[in-house]
Amino acid sequence: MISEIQRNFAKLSQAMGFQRSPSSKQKVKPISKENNDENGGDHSINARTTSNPPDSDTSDASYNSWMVEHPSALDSFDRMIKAAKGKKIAVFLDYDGTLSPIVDDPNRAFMSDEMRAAVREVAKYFPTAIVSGRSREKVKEFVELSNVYYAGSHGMDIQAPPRPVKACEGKYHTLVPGKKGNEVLSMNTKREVCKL
Ligand SMILES: O=P(O)(O)OC[C@H]1O[C@H](O[C@H]2O[C@H](CO)[C@@H](O)[C@H](O)[C@H]2O)[C@H](O)[C@@H](O)[C@@H]1O
Repeated sequence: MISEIQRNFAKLSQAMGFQRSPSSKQKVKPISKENNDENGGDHSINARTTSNPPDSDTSDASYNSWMVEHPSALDSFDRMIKAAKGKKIAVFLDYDGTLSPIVDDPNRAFMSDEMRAAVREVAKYFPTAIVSGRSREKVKEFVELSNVYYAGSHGMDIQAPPRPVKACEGKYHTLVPGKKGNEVLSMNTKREVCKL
């Protein structure tokens, strides 16, 4: 289950265009100890990008140094899971420049089908909200998903999905300790529990 979630987040990250093709990918220096102590002392995380990476024609050195400063949370997935234990996880996504590319005409800031599919998948597992400075209606028109929250006008106008996500195949859950000391996914809506 965890690896499925990890795969879906990886898809989302990939759809956001944050990863280079393997051929152009270079080794990135691990984050320094000083930069990483607050995250639990794992100093071997490879940095990747989170937003606005340099253009693909920028040199690898510049790209890599940008990546070191903007590590991807996906590279710390195990620590994220640890930190999320017993907590409800929610995903908040910006629209322009995150789910869609920045383009000259704001009416043509379309989201790719790949991105839409990745967000749909992530929203099966976590309450997912798209938060935008645009009007809620406009964002909804672009996103076209029924299983996410829409927060338009910088969060002043919020709409929940029409019906809760079904339990056990695509569900909202928290990580809780099981009776045998293992982690289980607790379904909030129907009190169902799925083993990890
Ligand atoms: O909060 P966001 O979802 O990131 O929205 C912020 C603004 O996004 C739009 O403007 C930006 O994207 C346009 C399309 O790529 C681009 O042409 C413009 O230069 C950017 O500023 C939107 O038009 C604004 O209303 C949002 O406030």
